[in-house]
Amino acid sequence: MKVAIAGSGALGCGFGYLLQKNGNAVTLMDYWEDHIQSIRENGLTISINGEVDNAKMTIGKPEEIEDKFDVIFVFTKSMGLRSMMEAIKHTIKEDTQIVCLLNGLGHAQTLSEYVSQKNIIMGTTVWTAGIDAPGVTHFMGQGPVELQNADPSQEEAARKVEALLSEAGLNGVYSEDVHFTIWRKACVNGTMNALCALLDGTIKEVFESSQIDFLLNHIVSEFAQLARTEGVELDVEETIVYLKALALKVGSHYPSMHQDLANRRLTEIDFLNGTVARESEAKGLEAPYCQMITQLIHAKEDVLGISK
Ligand SMILES: NC(=O)C1=CN([C@@H]2O[C@H](COP(=O)(O)OP(=O)(O)OC[C@H]3O[C@@H](n4cnc5c(N)ncnc54)[C@H](OP(=O)(O)O)[C@@H]3O)[C@@H](O)[C@H]2O)C=CC1
Ligand SMILES: CC(C)(CO)C(=O)C(=O)O
Repeated sequence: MKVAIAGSGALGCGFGYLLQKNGNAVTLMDYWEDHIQSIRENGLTISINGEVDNAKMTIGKPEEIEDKFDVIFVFTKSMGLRSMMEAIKHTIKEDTQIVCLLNGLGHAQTLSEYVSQKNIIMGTTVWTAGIDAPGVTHFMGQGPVELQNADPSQEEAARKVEALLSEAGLNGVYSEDVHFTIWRKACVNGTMNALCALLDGTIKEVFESSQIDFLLNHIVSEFAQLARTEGVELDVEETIVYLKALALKVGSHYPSMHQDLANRRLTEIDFLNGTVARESEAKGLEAPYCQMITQLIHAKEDVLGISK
């Protein structure tokens, strides 16, 4: 299959490498000059669960790519999704499937401004990844990648992507309710990412804090309250059990939001706790913990001198 990765940072490189290793024709697209140059000159150096490999990979800025693709995985940060969709328009065919596994809320709406619903596959992943240097990345865990077609009539397309991922070792799983899947993952990031970024700890360190139950309970309750207004039922206790089980699996990881601050880059907070604070207020609901967390993360961005 002809596959493109639109946004080839930590997660994009991991997916691209494994899909290419399994025989797919993969093109990485990105704008980061040093990263592109390093991969062109030295190949991608990647550690997958501790096993290091080096692979030649095709990479370029979207404008330089002339091919059209069967499947495009978008792996930008949330705030880069719209501009990336603009930039890759010419690489999309009538039946290209756009797969979105970004953290955060609201991405299906953004994608629907660019492609028809029948070509959108939404999902989440709990693979963990990071960039060690331009052209050098690591990728850890077992996944899964949970996904579902946005248009109910397109299950076959999503099943094909599920198989594409599983055959490459990426552990694809068809979700029967991707809205629930996305909201539950938003709870993961609304707790793990925001708290690890603010407290400067790994997931394990933060989840062992004496304050964790109080924090999880308040944050997840605010996500669940807003999710209900969109027809998604998140049981707070069950979600916390899920978060704690996940924290045991990915404990040594510094979440992507922590990595963003460490790399002096803007975070995705406005698409997570920020969305909950904003939309709750618009609906007359209270979400003081998400509001405060969003402001603290923005204050941290200011302290670090990260400009919008
Ligand atoms: N990392 C993880 O473990 C996980 C991440 N996610 C989600 O996946 C999506 C992609 O995340 P992730 O792969 O971590 O993102 P990265 O930050 O690794 O890469 C995203 C983009 O940021 C730019 N970039 C990153 N680092 C630099 C740098 N040092 N200098 C210049 N540009 C840089 C590049 O884009 P550009 O073309 O703009 O230069 C790159 O394509 C996000 O929504 C994230 O929340 C989900 C699960 C786990
Ligand atoms: C769940 C977690 C923490 C790792 O998959 C993540 O989504 C991130 O680092 O952003």
